Parts: sequence; C-alpha cells; structure tokens
Amino acid sequence: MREPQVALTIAGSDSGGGAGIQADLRAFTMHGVFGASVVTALTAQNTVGVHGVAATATEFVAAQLDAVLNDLPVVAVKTGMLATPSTVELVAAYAPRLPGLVVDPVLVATSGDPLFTGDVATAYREKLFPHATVVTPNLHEAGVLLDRKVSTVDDMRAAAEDLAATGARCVVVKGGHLPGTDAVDVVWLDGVVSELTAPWVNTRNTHGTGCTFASATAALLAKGASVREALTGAKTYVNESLRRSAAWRLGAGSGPVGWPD
Ligand SMILES: Nc1ncnc2c1ncn2[C@@H]1O[C@H](COP(=O)(O)OP(=O)(O)O)[C@@H](O)[C@H]1O
Ligand SMILES: Cc1ncc(COP(=O)(O)O)c(N)n1
Repeated sequence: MREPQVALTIAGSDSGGGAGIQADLRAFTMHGVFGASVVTALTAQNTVGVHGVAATATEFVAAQLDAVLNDLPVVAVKTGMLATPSTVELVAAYAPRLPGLVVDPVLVATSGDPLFTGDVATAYREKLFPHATVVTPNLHEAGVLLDRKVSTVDDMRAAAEDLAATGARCVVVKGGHLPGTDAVDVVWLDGVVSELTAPWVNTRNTHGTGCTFASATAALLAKGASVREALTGAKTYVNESLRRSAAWRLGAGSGPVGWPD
C-alpha cells in the first residue's frame, strides 16, 4: 500500500472558483498530489469582483491546522489569503510543522479589491517570511511589503533582494502585471538573482494565476523537486493553463485561469 503525497493549502475560498482554495486544490490534483485545505476566509467573489469577505476566527484556523497536521503526512504547504495579521502570526507559530512552505502574500484580487485588513505586511515580513522556502509576491504586493513602487524588472530585482533579507530561502517577484513579449518573474534563490520567463499569453482570463503558480510550486516540492525545478515546472504549468483559458469565455470580468490539456 502506498501513501499519496499530501500538500496543504491555507487560503481563502473564492466562490467563483477561479482563485483561492478552489484553484489550489485543482493544481494539486492536476499534479497527482492529494490536497488538504485550511480555510482562512470566505469570499463572496466572481470574475467581476469581491462582494464580501468573512474572515475565519483565528481559533478556528488553529482547529483546522491541528486536525490536518495531527492526522495527515503533509510534505508541502501553500499559503494564500491570510486576511488578518493574527492569522499570519498564527501560521508563523505553526511553521515548524509546515514543511516546504510556499507563501503567496495575497493582498488584492485581480479585480483590485483588497483581501486583508490591518498591518499584514509587517506580520508577513517579520513573522512568516523567515520560515518560508519560497515567497511569491506580485508587483503590487512587493510594493506594499516594501512600501515603495515596484514597476520595472530592475525594481523587481531590487525588491527580490530586499525581501530575501527577511530570511526566506527564495523570493519570486512575479511580473504578470507587466505585459511584454515574455512574462518575466525575478527569482532570488540562495543569493543568486535570475529570471524565469515564458511567452506572454494575450488573455483577460488571468484570475487565479498567482494562486495556481504558488500551489503548483508546492505540489512539485511535495513530489520531491528542488526549488529551482519546482519554479520552472510551475511557470510552464501556469503558461499552459493560461493558453487554455485564452480560448474560453467565463463570467463578465477577468475570467478564471484554466488547466493544461
Ligand atoms: N498574460 C500572461 N501571460 C503569461 N504569463 C502570465 C500572464 N499573466 C500572469 N502570468 C504569469 O503567471 C504567474 C502569476 O503572476 P501574477 O499574475 O503576477 O500573479 P498574481 O495573480 O498574484 O497577480 C507568473 O508566473 C506570471 O509571469
Ligand atoms: C480567496 C482568494 N484568494 C486569492 C485571490 C488572488 O487571486 P490571484 O491568484 O488572481 O492573485 C483571490 N482573488 N481570492
């Protein structure tokens, strides 16, 4: 009898199915990894926007973490929307029990709506990032975390370096909001800065790309990939997923990202 690899997502629910827990479990399944989920918030959300947020009580996030970690052999973890500073601090307190930790510091939805309250940026930088294997802010999130504008590839390189000073093993500043011939992400890994590129896909249907990138990375770590291999694999997976969603129309706003054929 063989145990499947288990990955855990600690994130918010997207009722529209494009991002959050729903995107994470889809990416885990597509990689052949069993997914457990700790729900930090409910969002009333669709492709157009976020119409409501109900954060889970911190004690109940802890109850879910205990239930999962006391029973299942979790080998990699992805965090998404953590909603409040106290949830970020709680997850940091559990970090010794969270292997292969990919932290996607979700702050805003593709629609521009905020997905947090309070000073989560400080909690992320000071409490959670020091435990992370990989941290994956987008341009806007890197800007909020560092309290300055991050809008060019040079800015992304400097941001990756400065965020790595928090103690994270690897930082990926994602360039999905910087259109060009290629989609360029900047990677700081063990002191070396490099670029992760893939062809730009011309589509509005990008809702959930960040969640999918981070959860595919966690799934590949769960399967034994190195950090570099996991990031390269996740980038290809997101690119193929975007190609699928470029060919569909779903919802009136920024439609959900798909999955590879
Ligand atoms: N239109 C696109 N074409 C190709 N890659 C994209 C596109 N949009 C986003 N990506 C890629 O998807 C991943 C998620 O990035 P991004 O969209 O910046 O994150 P977020 O969803 O957190 O805002 C990155 O690897 C980024 O380069
Ligand atoms: C519950 C939830 N979590 C995360 C996101 C960010 O989505 P994206 O992957 O597009 O940055 C979202 N819109 N909703």
